Amino acid sequence: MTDALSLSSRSTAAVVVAAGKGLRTGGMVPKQFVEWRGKPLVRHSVEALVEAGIRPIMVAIPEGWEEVAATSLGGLADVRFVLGGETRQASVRVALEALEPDAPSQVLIHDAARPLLSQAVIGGLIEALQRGVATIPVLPVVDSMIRGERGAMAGKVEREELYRVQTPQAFDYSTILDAHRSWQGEPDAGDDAQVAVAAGHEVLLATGDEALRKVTFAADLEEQGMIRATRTGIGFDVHRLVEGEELWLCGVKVPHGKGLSGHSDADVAIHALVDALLGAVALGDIGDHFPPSDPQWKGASSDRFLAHAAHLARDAGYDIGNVDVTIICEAPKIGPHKTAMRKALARILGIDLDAVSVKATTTERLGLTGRGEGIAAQAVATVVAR
Ligand SMILES: Nc1ccn([C@@H]2O[C@H](COP(=O)(O)OP(=O)(O)OP(=O)(O)O)[C@@H](O)[C@H]2O)c(=O)n1
Ligand SMILES: C[C@](O)(CO)[C@H](O)COP(=O)(O)O
Repeated sequence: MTDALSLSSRSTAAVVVAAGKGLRTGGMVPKQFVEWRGKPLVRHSVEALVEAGIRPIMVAIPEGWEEVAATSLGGLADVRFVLGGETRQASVRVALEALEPDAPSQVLIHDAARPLLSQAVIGGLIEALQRGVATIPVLPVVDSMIRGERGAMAGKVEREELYRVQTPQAFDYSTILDAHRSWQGEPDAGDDAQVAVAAGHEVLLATGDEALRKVTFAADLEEQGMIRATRTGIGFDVHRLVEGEELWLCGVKVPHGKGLSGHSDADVAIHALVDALLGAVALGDIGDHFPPSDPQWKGASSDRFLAHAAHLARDAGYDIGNVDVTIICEAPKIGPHKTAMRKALARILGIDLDAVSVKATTTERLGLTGRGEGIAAQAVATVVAR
């Protein structure tokens, strides 16, 4: 639940308008039900609203798509459906009316076509709504603005007072319901802020989010059309080479006269990679999750540490993009084992082989690795927001 919502004593519901035809994206299926990043487009923002603790969520859907909508949003808490209208505004109106029997104090009205809804945006709106009856997320205009007439520039427009408007738009529930009921303008106002302003209400501006852009055209649905946030982490580790131990590197047992000593199996390369992954999602380091003081990790296979770090990264909302490991030692020769190492890491991480790189270098017989006292490894991991 967002902090702002848990601090507010007011009940908050949501309307998600998903009753459009998606004509500009083309295709047989309206864009809100198209599979995008592993789930139907509409599910992304509805899940974010559920996560924020918003209940109920009234979703306006097009006639004939009831089963698809139910499947698309299956298993989510207190999601309800209503048939939308001919225009976006009509769809909002029916959904607001459908909420009336258990009228909430406030309501967020959101386009299903804006999938990447963050908890920060929801929290900012709820917080701003404590100061008024209506608030909308906006972004500044960064290009210069002009007016055009018959294909030619007709005059400049001062961009300082212009904003790009997004959804969700947040309102006192009875205020926006009354405003819709008394609307006398065009059948489609554009958005609900216009309806509120026409009814004489002040609409406060909150901070929007570039990621919250609306999927409008076919190209917007293509993965390359969306910028996915990436994060990178770096890891480094050293273990001592000793007699009488097995040598494990990148999850592969390497024949060698000596092995690495440590509390676990001392797979120095995996340890560096675990730190890189945890670093990418800012979740501490290997010692925080698998303390050497804890007897359960004595002799443990480092596969488990890496699988757990991958799980934590995915839980934090990231896919693993690629990893790159460098093993630093004079001996043994790593080249003959590189493919097996890459395969082992790809299997543990659950990613493609071509996203895994293993390299090796020496330190020209200098330092602890050059003298064969130990093996060092460094790693970089990139994660990509889902
Ligand atoms: N009669 C309508 C029209 C639109 N919407 C919803 O309003 C949001 C914003 O509309 P838009 O991006 O214009 O969607 P479509 O109307 O589906 O697109 P198009 O104009 O290309 O057909 C979308 O989530 C859409 O599903 C709706 O619920 N009911
Ligand atoms: C509501 C909206 O997303 C705010 O920017 C926008 O007005 C919807 O416009 P559309 O014409 O329905 O695409």
